Amino acid sequence: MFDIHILPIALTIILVGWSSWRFAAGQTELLRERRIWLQGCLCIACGLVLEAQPIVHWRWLSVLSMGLLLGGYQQLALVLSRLQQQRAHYLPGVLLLLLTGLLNTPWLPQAWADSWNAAVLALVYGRLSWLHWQIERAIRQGYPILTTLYGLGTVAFVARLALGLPGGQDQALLDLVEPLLYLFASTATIYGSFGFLMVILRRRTQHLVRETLQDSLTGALNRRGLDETMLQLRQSVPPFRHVAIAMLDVDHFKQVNDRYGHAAGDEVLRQLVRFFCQSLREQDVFARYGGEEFCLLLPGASLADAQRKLDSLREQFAALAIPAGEGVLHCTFSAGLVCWDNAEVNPDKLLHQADDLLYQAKRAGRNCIAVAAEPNHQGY
Ligand SMILES: Nc1nc2c(ncn2[C@@H]2O[C@H](COP(=O)(O)OP(=O)(O)OP(=O)(O)O)[C@@H](O)[C@H]2O)c(=O)[nH]1
Repeated sequence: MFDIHILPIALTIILVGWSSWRFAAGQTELLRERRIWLQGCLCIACGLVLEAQPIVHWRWLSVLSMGLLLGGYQQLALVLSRLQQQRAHYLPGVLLLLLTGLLNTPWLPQAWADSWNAAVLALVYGRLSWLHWQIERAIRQGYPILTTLYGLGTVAFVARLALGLPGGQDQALLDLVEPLLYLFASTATIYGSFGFLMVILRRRTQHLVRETLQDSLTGALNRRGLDETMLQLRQSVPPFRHVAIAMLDVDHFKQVNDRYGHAAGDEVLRQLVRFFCQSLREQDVFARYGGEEFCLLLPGASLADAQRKLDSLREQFAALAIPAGEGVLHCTFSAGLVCWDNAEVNPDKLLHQADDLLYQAKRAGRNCIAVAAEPNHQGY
């Protein structure tokens, strides 16, 4: 009897492969991957249908269906490893395909073919589970669903292999494992065919987020990104006891533009951002507030800590040689520093206060930091 349930599974896999192929059309760097993914999905779908067909009970057809299934899964694994910039090794895959073809031929016992097929599918599922674990970890997905599904599939194939081995043939257990194997394998295969689509959507979202929240010249957060970060900081659990906030401005920046040209001015801004990003902790935030003005957030830092840190950065930046045309130039910055240590205070008020202090620093001769008289208790 032909297992009719295989048809919607095969059709879904083909449709998902085709949708992924269409979705990736705009991403020129993924053109090869999208073709391989579609081929993989088509191979798996055809392999599944051939495996379930009742018309010809011909062992050579099993060779073909196992070859298609294995080839398809290997193509998906190839795309997943390429997406992680891993080197692809073709030889083990080709060897596995040849051995599978050989062991499924009518000249060898069916039991050998069954055991080998279970072993090789356990291996392929294990590899897919591992690759998905790396991807799901890299994109910080909440729960690693695909890793789990392919992992369960691996366990089911290993159980099938153990039960098929001489001495392990227990029909009652086999009857229990077979439906589980069908469940995990088909769910993992259907859901796994979405893997590439998810990566494409993720990339698009990241691109859009970058466009919306990042400054295109320096790569720092822009004003909107800063606002969102401020909001997240206010809502962080547990709340930070202090957050130091500094407004920074490059000194005599107009002169830099006038003397060395606008391109050199741009380079100064890029170097300033690179310098801060390299010197700060992971939780610190450096954002371009507008023009040559920047905002620094140091979560957890008291006013005294932040002043020490910022003073040291100010000295180091003043010593930094920035390329300008044939030579180099040196720049300095001034800053106004406040501390938010009360969750009720309005952030705009603090930024204004830091801005006022920045202009005090400018009036005081530049290349210095003006610090709020005492920790801010007006609430943030
Ligand atoms: N190259 C470059 N220049 C910019 C950019 N944004 C703003 N500027 C320039 O930054 C300069 C800011 O000049 P001012 O506001 O007079 O400040 P300043 O010369 O730095 O003087 P002080 O801040 O008082 O030390 C202006 O000439 C702007 O054109 C940018 O993205 N790239």
